[in-house]
Amino acid sequence: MAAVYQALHRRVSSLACRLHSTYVRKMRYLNQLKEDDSLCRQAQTSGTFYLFHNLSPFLQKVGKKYLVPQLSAAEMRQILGKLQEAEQWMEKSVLIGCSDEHRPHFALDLGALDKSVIEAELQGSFTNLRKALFVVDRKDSPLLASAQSLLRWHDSHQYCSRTGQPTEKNPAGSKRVCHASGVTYYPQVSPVVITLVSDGSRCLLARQPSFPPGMFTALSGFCDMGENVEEAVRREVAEEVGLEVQSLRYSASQHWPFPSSSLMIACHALVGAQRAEISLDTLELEEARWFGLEEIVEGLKREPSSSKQDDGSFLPWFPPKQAIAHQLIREWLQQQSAQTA
Ligand SMILES: NC(=O)C1=CN([C@@H]2O[C@H](COP(=O)(O)OP(=O)(O)OC[C@H]3O[C@@H](n4cnc5c(N)ncnc54)[C@H](O)[C@@H]3O)[C@@H](O)[C@H]2O)C=CC1
Ligand SMILES: [Mg+2]
Repeated sequence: MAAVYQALHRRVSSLACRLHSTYVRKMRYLNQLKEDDSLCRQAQTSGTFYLFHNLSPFLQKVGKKYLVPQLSAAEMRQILGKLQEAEQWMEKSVLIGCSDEHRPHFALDLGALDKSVIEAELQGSFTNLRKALFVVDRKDSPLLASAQSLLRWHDSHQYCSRTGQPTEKNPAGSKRVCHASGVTYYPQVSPVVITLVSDGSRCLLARQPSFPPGMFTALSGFCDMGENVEEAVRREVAEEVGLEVQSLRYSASQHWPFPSSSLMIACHALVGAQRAEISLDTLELEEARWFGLEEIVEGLKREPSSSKQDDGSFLPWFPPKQAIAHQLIREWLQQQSAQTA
């Protein structure tokens, strides 16, 4: 009876699935791969693999373009066979997405193997992620960023923090389990607020000593435990520049792989024009100042390489379009231009 019921259930589910959009079917399939270990193991044999070496993604330069190659399981077997790597490589891979046709994509870090041999064999190079994100096609950047974050999390959660025993990852890499304590660990994401403060006619940008010379960006900070987004924005602005936020508006969010895995929550905030005097937190910031419309327009046009002046000082420039800070600055500019038009 149970077998008949299960067969019926499968039939109804598959009929319902056919009625769903490509997107819904894809999301449901990915979720199934995370929950069903044998389905995921089977999917690995028909999947494609993105390679990393000590968290640097593998890229191929073709002409002026940087491509992110995907290898089939058969190609992986061939390469790793040459390097005398045992079959365990498949178990180390993590699920990072799938095509509309349900071909799953996995990421795998080959940090234990000789980098130069793989690079020569596959004719490409393992490239630092900060560089890779800015040279690959725009559609590939989020995939590389999330793949690196997931690989990094697995690498740093090999042991249970309660028992000290090794943890085991599920085939999809969506969790790790300590069999001694029964604790399940899930990949960790840190929420970070990023706020573009305005006083109505100017916006506030700041720099930390570790930034490249001349780069200014919006204020950012990790959310404290127990805080909501509004409280985190108000606290960070108060802490870093000594101002009180009057009102704030959510703009957008972005996954950011640095320093590990953050969810950047971007907001616009308004402070009173009469109470706009900056009091800098010099422990974190080197400089913070108000920028007018013209300065923002000029700064957005400026390349880091053209920011150095003859006297050795640097003119301000802003983060590139891949960073959500860039989007906040552009939105502010649009709003300001519309107001002054
Ligand atoms: N995508 C973008 O446009 C931008 C991204 N960011 C990112 O935002 C992040 C946070 O900004 P910050 O001003 O540095 O934060 P912050 O103002 O909270 O200061 C950083 C300090 O917070 C502490 N901290 C608390 N929780 C932490 C956690 N989970 N991980 C690491 N440190 C933690 C540490 O002491 C650290 O030194 C940066 O790491 C940066 O990568 C920053 C600006 C632009
Ligand atoms: Mg900060």
